[in-house]
Amino acid sequence: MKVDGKGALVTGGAQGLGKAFSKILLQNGAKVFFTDINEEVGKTTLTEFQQTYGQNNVRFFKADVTSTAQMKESFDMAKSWLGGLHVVVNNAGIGGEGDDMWEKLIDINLKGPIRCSRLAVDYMRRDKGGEGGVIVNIASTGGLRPNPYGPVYSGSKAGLIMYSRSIAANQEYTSNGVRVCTLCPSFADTALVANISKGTTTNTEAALALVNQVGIMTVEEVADCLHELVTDDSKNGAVLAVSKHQGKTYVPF
Ligand SMILES: NC(=O)C1=CN([C@@H]2O[C@H](COP(=O)(O)OP(=O)(O)OC[C@H]3O[C@@H](n4cnc5c(N)ncnc54)[C@H](O)[C@@H]3O)[C@@H](O)[C@H]2O)C=CC1
Ligand SMILES: CCCCC/C=C\C=C\C(=O)C/C=C\C/C=C\CCCC(=O)O
Repeated sequence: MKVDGKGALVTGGAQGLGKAFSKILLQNGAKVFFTDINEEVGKTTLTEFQQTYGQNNVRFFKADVTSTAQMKESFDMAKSWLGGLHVVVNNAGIGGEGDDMWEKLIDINLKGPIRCSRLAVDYMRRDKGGEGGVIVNIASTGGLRPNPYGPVYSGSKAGLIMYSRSIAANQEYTSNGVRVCTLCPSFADTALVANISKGTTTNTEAALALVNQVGIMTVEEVADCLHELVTDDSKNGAVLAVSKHQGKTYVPF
């Protein structure tokens, strides 16, 4: 799918990878509706994007991916403002393994994209008035390899990979023009990785050593992979892993 003239919704688009995903879609001519729970940063990013890509090509709405009501409102607004919904990027996610965080992490990282994928299918499938489209779920290489320093994080991403592959195999969806892909980045230069030094894993020193060993990508390198999955219509059910040390690999099954 060429993204020029298409409508895209990106969750967690205020900063980090979500901002880079929104940016690459805008650069290629899409209209972007991004959501985030962080209103302050979301508004700053909106202003920056409007100055570069035009006042009427981008919109921000404060919404929490753990709320069905807020996300339904987001999808309603996005579809009507964009004039059609063709790309959904389920990006919002967090780290945090402590007693106070692990259940919230599952709510955001696993239940959030499942909630939004279900909405996306409903809004995009042709038999329900949509025009077809692509969902890209943002998982992680942590969902493909064991990770002793973030077991709940990795579990959430492994669950997301298999959920995404499973809905990609649903013929009712494919026959109505909806494809689903999963992007699995390794470490990229965002607040999520910076926060490891603040104790978001089970072992700060060991986690930082792993980051050092694997290397850190720029957000632009990861955004190029997102663009590839969105634009290549032959890819349904694809799981694309990318890291600084190993480059880009489509996971074979
Ligand atoms: N940075 C990295 O090394 C990697 C990140 N990822 C994934 O990429 C995604 C984006 O992460 P980063 O950009 O690195 O992190 P980040 O912390 O820079 O950005 C995450 C964004 O999600 C938003 N967010 C958090 N909870 C939310 C909620 N309940 N509802 C709506 N928005 C919410 C935050 O406000 C923030 O703007 C996450 O799913 C993460 O797991 C995957 C692999 C590598
Ligand atoms: C070390 C746990 C960190 C948890 C949260 C912070 C950052 C998240 C980054 C990622 O999602 C991706 C990076 C790696 C996950 C951990 C291990 C996987 C193996 C490393 C690799 O070869 O990519």
